[in-house]
Amino acid sequence: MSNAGDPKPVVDDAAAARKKQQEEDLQKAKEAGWGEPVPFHHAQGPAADAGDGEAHEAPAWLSDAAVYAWDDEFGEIGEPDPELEKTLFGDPNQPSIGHNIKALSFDVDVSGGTEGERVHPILKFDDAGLHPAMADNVRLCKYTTPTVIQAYCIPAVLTGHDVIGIAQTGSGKTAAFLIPILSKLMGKARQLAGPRPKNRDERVCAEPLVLVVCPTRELACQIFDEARRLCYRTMLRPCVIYGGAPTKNQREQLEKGCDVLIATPGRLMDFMSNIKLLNLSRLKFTVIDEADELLSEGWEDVMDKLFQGSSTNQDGDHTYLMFSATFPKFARKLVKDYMEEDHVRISVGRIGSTHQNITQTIEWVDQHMKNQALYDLIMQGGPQRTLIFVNAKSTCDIIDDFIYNKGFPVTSIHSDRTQREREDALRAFRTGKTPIMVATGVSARGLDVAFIKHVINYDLPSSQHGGIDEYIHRIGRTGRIGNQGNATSFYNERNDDIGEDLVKVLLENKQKVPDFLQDKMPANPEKIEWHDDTDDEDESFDVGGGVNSGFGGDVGGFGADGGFKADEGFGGGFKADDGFGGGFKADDGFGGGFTADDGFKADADADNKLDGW
Ligand SMILES: Nc1ncnc2c1ncn2[C@@H]1O[C@H](COP(=O)(O)OP(=O)(O)OP(=O)(O)O)[C@@H](O)[C@H]1O
Repeated sequence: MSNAGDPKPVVDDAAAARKKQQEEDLQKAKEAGWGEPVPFHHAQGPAADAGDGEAHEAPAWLSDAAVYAWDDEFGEIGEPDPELEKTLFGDPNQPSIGHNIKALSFDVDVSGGTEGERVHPILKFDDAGLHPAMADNVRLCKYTTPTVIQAYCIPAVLTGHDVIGIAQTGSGKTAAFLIPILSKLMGKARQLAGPRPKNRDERVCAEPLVLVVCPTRELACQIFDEARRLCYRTMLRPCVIYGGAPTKNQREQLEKGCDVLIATPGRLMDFMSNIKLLNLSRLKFTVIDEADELLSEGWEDVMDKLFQGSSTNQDGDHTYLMFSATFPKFARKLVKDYMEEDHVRISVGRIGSTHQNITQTIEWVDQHMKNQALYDLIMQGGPQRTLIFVNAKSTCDIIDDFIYNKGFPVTSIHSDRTQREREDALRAFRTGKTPIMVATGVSARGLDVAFIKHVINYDLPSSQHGGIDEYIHRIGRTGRIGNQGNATSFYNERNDDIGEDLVKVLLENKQKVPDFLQDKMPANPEKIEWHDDTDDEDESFDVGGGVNSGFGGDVGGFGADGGFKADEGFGGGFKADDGFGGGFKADDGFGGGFTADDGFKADADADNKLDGW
């Protein structure tokens, strides 16, 4: 009997052709120097395939990462712990400063503060008057020279001011607030801190002295990581709480005592509702990182609670600090409601600006040609840590699949993934096991991964979803802390809404404006006028009697008008940013099958609906 008309062989043929194509693609990717695609087996349990070559038998939640521990016999500073020291400071995946740190040396605008006082920027960490233990930790972190925001922020915090710090992505804002805060508390920890458990079974209520709030879980873990290093031997115990991960682990950490708490807002609100678990009455410092995001719509209740809540410390000595790379006008207005009248605002460069360490390329790519263009770009770039941004979770899954099937080692992250999957994906990306990661825009905020050489905007952010500020945060994942990076964005008629702002950013950073964007050129390219969302000031921000007085004068060694020119101090002795290592392990096919959705932020986790992603 004939098989004519039976569709089966056609299917088989198609499957065989697909398989052949995949094998060819895999071969091509290999020849281009990429390692093998890496499948994930989340079903095997927590971090079973985390990418660091180590077995993870116990749940490896980032909140359980080791922190310095001591017993009561120690004095003000703990004894060295060589094992922990190696873990904290010897991580080869920790970002290191690049040669071109000078590109972050913009003019600095310092305003506000107390009349007659001025902020004296520091040229060296040794000049900052840091507590010796803190100075040691800064050295162990290999921070040889303060970045510009650190040069101003450290003395401003040490002299007791509320601070708003605005500086480009990857310019060291986290250390700019952690170093002075922790240094100020050093030596006072015993006197100020809450009770500690007297034995292994005792549990205490966490009464932190410092609270750092940030919008995403991954950012919280990252800040916690930096706090773990800077708290080493200080007798200050850091903890992190964030949505998605089991509350049990985080609760147990808090019950061991907590001096520095890093939190996402949803989980913080949850824990704050249990006064036996968390009490903020001892708080001396509240830091809001990515402040413009947290001041945006949807977070008002949390902010009100943090700044006016009955359980937070109302002492006169409570310091508030806010940081971001972008600070639109609406956020600047809101700040007025929260901060002390004499707060100091330090902005490095134009608010919302980027820097020339990132080479920006805008390519016209028709919607239906994006996959091909992406493939070509990845092949051209060769093996390097590459972060691809898309605008929807569904696209994130599809592009992950596409790249995987083209034979590249890729992972992806978005808010429909479980926290376990998110932590695994990020770890695999960080360690270089999967040097390509696809992400929705929300991961733009704050992510600090070493050696990201290329950011690709497969989709450009629309003006309704963050627009040019979102673009700045996204491309800021590369070219961090003096390293060079590339950012390529696919542009077509759908992106016309951010075309003009894009051109201004390109001009400002001396980047090539492509022909298809020439009609978006500002009237006077030499003197770009920004919309109110970027740098123009308004009277509502200029509070207090000290506006522009006392600060910004000729500050020793920094040149007139407060501009931090930084001709010396930076440079020599830093490890150069080096390329991606390669060498990936092979395994079998990709699991796939993720649910899709779209939208940018604020997934409704049962336990933490405010924690973005
Ligand atoms: N003085 C310094 N010298 C060398 N490296 C530093 C210094 N200060 C901070 N770093 C490192 O630079 C990296 C970027 O810092 P950080 O994440 O705080 O930047 P950021 O300004 O907050 O960026 P973003 O706006 O993107 O969140 C971190 O890995 C940090 O450890």
